[in-house]
Amino acid sequence: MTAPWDDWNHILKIDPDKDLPEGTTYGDLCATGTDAIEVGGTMGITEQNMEAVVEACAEHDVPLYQEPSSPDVVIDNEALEGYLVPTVFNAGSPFWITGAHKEWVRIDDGFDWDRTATEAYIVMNPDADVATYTEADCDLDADDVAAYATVAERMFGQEIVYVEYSGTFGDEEVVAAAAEATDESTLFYGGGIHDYDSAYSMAQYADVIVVGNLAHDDGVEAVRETVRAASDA
Ligand SMILES: CC(C)=CCC/C(C)=C/CC/C(C)=C/CC/C(C)=C/COP(=O)(O)OP(=O)(O)O
Ligand SMILES: O=P(O)(O)OC[C@@H](O)CO
Ligand SMILES: [Mg+2]
Repeated sequence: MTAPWDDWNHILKIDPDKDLPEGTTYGDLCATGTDAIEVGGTMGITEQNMEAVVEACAEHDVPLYQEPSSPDVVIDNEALEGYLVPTVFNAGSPFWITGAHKEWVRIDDGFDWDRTATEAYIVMNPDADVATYTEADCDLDADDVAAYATVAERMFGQEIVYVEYSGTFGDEEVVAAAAEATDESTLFYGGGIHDYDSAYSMAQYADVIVVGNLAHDDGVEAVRETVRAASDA
């Protein structure tokens, strides 16, 4: 069975809690050539700011996914292709591995399973909000990350393994080890991609690179360069 992300090289992640640079519109970001847009972030996420970004991207021709950080911000919007739901394999509390998911399933009776997939996160930057929030154990070497990736793929059947360095550029050796360890799963890498070269180097290992802060800090042209690097790699 094939999934849409099998064909992706690049995701643009838009944080609904962050502004865009002066003169940049959501439409401009949708037209960067990225393969998909994920709307999500850790802090300051509400149904309202989620809806606003999804509406602003809705009329543009790029697949849109919500990446909810908790069950209470999941929105039901026809413009969404689907939901990419994180589960944090190295979280300090089971709440972020299966607990929040259990709550979501308990309170929501209208599940659209065909549009819902999980992302098996391995959170690696201890200074990122997501690491604090999930009390992640980021003290992992390349072998640990490779082993988590194997567990995600082989034991938990995860379609997506996500090496997450949100806010900082990661260790290439770690990402290479995760790539080596995954066979069936699609490997996402995100964190600190800020230009052509940083995008190109991680795209050598990861199937899909995820670009976040750059859109909010530098805007469209910078994002375009990373799209170009992802397809060149
Ligand atoms: C069950 C449902 C619907 C939700 C639970 C989902 C889980 C487990 C969330 C925990 C992980 C999380 C908060 C993921 C959100 C996406 C993410 C990793 C954003 C990273 O961005 P930041 O950590 O905000 O980056 P900066 O610190 O660089 O802003
Ligand atoms: O914001 P950056 O550092 O690009 O990280 C991208 C993404 O992996 C965040 O979840
Ligand atoms: Mg964020």
